[in-house]
Amino acid sequence: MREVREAFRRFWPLTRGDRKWLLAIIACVVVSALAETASILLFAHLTDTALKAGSLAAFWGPAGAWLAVAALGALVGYFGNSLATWTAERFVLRLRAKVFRHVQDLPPHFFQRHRQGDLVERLTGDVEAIEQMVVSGVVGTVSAAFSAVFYSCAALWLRWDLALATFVLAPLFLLAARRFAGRVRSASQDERVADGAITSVVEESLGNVVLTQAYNRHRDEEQRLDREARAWMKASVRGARLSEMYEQFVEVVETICVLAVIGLGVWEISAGRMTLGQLLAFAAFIGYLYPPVRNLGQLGLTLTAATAGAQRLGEILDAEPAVTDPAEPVREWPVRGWVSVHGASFGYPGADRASLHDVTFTAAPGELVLVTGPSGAGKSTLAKLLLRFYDPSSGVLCLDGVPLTDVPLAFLRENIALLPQETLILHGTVRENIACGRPGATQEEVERAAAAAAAHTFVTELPDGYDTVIAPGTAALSGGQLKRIAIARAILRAAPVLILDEPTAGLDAVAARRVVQPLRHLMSGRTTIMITHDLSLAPDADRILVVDGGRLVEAGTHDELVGRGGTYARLAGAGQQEVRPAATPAGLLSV
Ligand SMILES: Nc1ncnc2c1ncn2[C@@H]1O[C@H](COP(=O)(O)OP(=O)(O)OP(=O)(O)O)[C@@H](O)[C@H]1O
Repeated sequence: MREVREAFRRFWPLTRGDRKWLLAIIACVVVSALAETASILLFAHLTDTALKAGSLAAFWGPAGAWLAVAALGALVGYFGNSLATWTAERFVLRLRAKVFRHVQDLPPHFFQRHRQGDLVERLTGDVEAIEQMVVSGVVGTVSAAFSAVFYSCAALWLRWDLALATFVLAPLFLLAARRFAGRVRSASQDERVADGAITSVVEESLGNVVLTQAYNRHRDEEQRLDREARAWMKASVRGARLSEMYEQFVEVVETICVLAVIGLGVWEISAGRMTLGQLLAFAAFIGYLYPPVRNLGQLGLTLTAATAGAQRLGEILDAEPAVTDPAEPVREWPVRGWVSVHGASFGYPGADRASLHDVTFTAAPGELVLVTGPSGAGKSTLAKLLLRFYDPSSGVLCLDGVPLTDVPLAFLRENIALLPQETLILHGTVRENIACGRPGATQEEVERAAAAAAAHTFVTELPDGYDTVIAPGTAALSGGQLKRIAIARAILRAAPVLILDEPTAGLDAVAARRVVQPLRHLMSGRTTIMITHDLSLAPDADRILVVDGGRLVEAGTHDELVGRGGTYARLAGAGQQEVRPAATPAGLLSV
């Protein structure tokens, strides 16, 4: 019960704006229940007047009234049910948007620690489960409660003594629901978790299909899916068995009640205290009364099952963004591109050791600063701090001397452009993929950026030119071509500061050579921080920072560092020996 209260406290506010519709739905429900009650009373009247007496003249009056009541009930029922669906779907829309908005602000480690498929499941299945509880649940409960009250009143009005005798059995339904609730909750929790796991396995396997085929991993992947599917099947069968058991139990209780009513009725008729019409109406009321009472019990089960989804969504909503907009942001200014880092240290949330220790450096407007070092040294972490995906645990990072924590986040990311290691492609046209660098860019600006990124020629050769639709993992363009589209996007963004994370990673020598010129174009006139293992651009760099074990171990120009004979000289030497002379662009692939 505590979980249900907690879930309501969290999700009920989302019905704001639609509460008047909820009231309208409830009004419809009340009218429908009243119409139903009136129909039964008219049926009793019809039995005792027309049926028993065999009089057609007595038939028309009650029959007309019954038809009118039924038509009114149908109209109101149609309106109420349509409105209920519309309101429920609006709730789903709002809840999903809220969770999605929240997810978009969560830090990178959140996504590394949650499987994507599971997150997808939470945003789809779990969102719907909560709707079942908050909107449909409330409407269902109110509707069942009103129906139960009306039918009880009608039954009491007809024969209060008989009615009381049959009410005694009603709590049996609620007792049964209580007994089943705990087990249903645990089954539906298992089912939701298994649902998420299946989506994750399918998504991961489809994303890794090359690895599956190249390494003959079909059987392993099938087994992985089979394991999760079996867990789901077990949970789902357990859930279905429990609700079936509940259903059947309730059926038996209901039969006992109806038989009790008929038995009592027969006795009353034989003693001349009741008419046949009264008995039939009474039995009908009892027959109509049990489903809402039973529904109330069933709703209890639905609520408990939905709390499993509520908890899973709650976990997402409770995850805090790592950074927030400053409470008192500085005014926006024309950024020149001074980047300075003073004594920055940082450890990922939950990690037992820091990934960066006391890092200090500056980059003047237009400078190229190359950050290199062994794998796992902390280079990408530094990029994450510069883009303010995280704040340092100590120290400060500044843009034009202003601490990043005082700069509005959107303004910061407008002025610091990232070219990430993996080429990120949106599902859309080539034009949209480039133009998303600066929303509202004209076709001419897009083409100019594409030309500067050496992409214009191959784009115009595509079947639909700039209107060609591409998607993540598209085969229509090569890795190098996609990279050039990403470079065009960054050029269009025209941010004064640029962070390049391994810009040539994943490209072969020829493709790498083709992106060097676009890269130089992109970097010219901008403060560039290039994270790379590839030292072929090192001689161009104004400063090279060597990071090792999270510390800045060396800083200087290429010649100075080679002369020093330390970590950098070793890295540069290894690059030259292992691959090829680094002076040519193809050397970009070294190390
Ligand atoms: N989300 C995370 N949670 C905990 N530790 C992390 C997380 N991301 C990275 N790390 C750790 O932080 C350290 C620095 O990682 P980082 O990705 O910055 O290294 P890198 O120098 O960019 O490596 P590479 O050159 O291989 O990309 C590593 O020890 C890594 O294991």
